[in-house]
Amino acid sequence: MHTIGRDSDEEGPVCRFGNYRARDGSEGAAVGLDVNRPHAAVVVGKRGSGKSHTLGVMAEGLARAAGVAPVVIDPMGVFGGLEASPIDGTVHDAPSVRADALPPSAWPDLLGLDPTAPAGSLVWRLAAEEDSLLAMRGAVDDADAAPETRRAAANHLALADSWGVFHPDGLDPRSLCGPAPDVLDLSGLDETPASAVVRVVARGLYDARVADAVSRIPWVLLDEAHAFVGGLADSALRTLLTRGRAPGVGVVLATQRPSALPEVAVSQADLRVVHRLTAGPDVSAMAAADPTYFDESLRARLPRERGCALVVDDTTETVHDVRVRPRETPDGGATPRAVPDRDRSETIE
Ligand SMILES: Nc1ncnc2c1ncn2[C@@H]1O[C@H](COP(=O)(O)OP(=O)(O)OP(=O)(O)O)[C@@H](O)[C@H]1O
Repeated sequence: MHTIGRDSDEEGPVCRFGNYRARDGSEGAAVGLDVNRPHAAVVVGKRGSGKSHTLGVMAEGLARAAGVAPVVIDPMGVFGGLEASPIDGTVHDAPSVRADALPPSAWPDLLGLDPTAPAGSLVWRLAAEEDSLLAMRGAVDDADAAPETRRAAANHLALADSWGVFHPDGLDPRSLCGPAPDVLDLSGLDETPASAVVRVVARGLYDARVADAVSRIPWVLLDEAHAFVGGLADSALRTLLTRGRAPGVGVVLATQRPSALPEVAVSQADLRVVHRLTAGPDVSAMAAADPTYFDESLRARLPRERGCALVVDDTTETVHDVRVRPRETPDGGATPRAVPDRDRSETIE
């Protein structure tokens, strides 16, 4: 099997990924992805091109590799199949995190408050002084602030409580570092509370590696990544992309809108898995990262078929045409169809 992402003389765990695809569509040798070292990867493609499937294949491959800990962040609730044998992952249906895992400075932003205005600065102060949302809510009435400021802060903290994502027994990111995938199902959450969970988990895994508190290399696999950039989770995701490889955290961001990702996501990714893309700005976002070793334009080589991808590997400065393998576990992203699979063209326009 050829392994993408490392030099041919390197060894170590490999994620089984698919097969080479010749220009005439015929299938070639098996292809794997290097997971011996942490990588930063993006998986892009238009709707239905196979991104979630590819993310699931990577989670399965990581589950079978030694020394890594896959953490799948699942905003659409489509990765529940990873619980099935032989992968035996754990799905966290309503994940919560500790309130004090978010830095106090993030609280005004979380609640849509101006940190320099009275209510925002009161919330910031309460977050710095207390260790739970319950304690923050309890302390607000006695706070040294004008009644209307206390009222505004209390209302916003009540809103945060209603999301149900802050709990003193919330997930400790270090507990997500086992060999089988942990799937955080965020499908029941709005964007803001979901972003809070992503931030705490992404940052917590990074900090755990910096502190040498976990031995496995965590890999954060994030679907619908465009929903999490520019918001509360942005700084934690940037940290993983730009600095995660040094302490040892892998990251894979999947999105149908690469043009909505920060430039750093595409430029920092050392593996770019490009499924079918048609929208001009999205093709341009990927083409802008076209490396000099790419002998023809990415536009000309974009795959047309579902489940096929170009894999651009900066480590070895190579580009690969791959058909991603079938999933081992049920594919929850499979869209219901009126026309059965066998009657449906696999080409996506
Ligand atoms: N490599 C593959 N082998 C077999 N089936 C695949 C493959 N890739 C994708 N599929 C199937 O194609 C359909 C669409 O795939 P998927 O849901 O992964 O697309 P997507 O790009 O994530 O779409 P969306 O943007 O809507 O989330 C699913 O039914 C999936 O099972």
